[in-house]
Amino acid sequence: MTDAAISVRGLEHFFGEGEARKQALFDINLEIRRGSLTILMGPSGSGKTTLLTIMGCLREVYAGSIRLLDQELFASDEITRVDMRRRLGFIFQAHNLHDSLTARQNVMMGLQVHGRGDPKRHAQAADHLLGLLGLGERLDYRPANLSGGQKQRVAIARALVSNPDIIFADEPTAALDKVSGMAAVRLFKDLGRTRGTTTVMVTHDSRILDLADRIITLEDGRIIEDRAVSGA
Ligand SMILES: Nc1ncnc2c1ncn2[C@@H]1O[C@H](COP(=O)(O)OP(=O)(O)OP(=O)(O)O)[C@@H](O)[C@H]1O
Repeated sequence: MTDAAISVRGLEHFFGEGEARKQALFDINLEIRRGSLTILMGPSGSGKTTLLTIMGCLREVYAGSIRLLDQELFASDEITRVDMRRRLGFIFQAHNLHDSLTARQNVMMGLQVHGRGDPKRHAQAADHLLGLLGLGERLDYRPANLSGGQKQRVAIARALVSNPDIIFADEPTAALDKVSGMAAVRLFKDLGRTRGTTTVMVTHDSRILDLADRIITLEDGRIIEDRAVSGA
């Protein structure tokens, strides 16, 4: 195994066809170390979400190479991508919680899609993570009775409960107050240190930049800055 969780070489991406064809990413090259926390920044339309979703196996790689956990995604088949997605955790703003399920049950869904297991242990894992995210008192609440920030924290717990190798997050802290936002990012960092979990997140949240190991800035589909953060 290499030290890179993600290795991107010469990645390009296009949307649309014919005259409407528009290039969204130009010659992206990146190596992201296992266990690190990387932030993607840049103005609206710069390509952050496109890059995140391609790296997360949610879009096809048309040109260039992406190796995720030592597996090439270019020209990969759907089975490989489905297997790979099981090793990833996704946190997006539209959190898609199930309205009829409690916070605990929603988090347990993050385990049940990965196959069978002991429901009691699933519940314990869900409760543990929800507790770490400050929702220990809300385990049996349904989404309708949770605030936007609380729902976001349930979505974070759901992404983490399966112990993913890589977490892809799009603005995970946008709906959170400062204390819960910092707690969530600290949790990503702790997982990096203790389990080697790699986190890549898109954010505009200046409160958490200091916690990153690395900040990559995109503009017009290109990386214009890539810097290590000292003292992270
Ligand atoms: N499904 C799509 N079809 C056509 N064009 C798209 C599609 N998704 C993104 N684009 C275009 O690709 C470019 C990059 O978009 P992307 O959403 O990756 O930017 P972003 O940096 O994440 O922006 P934001 O911060 O607003 O979410 C933009 O010009 C956008 O209009």
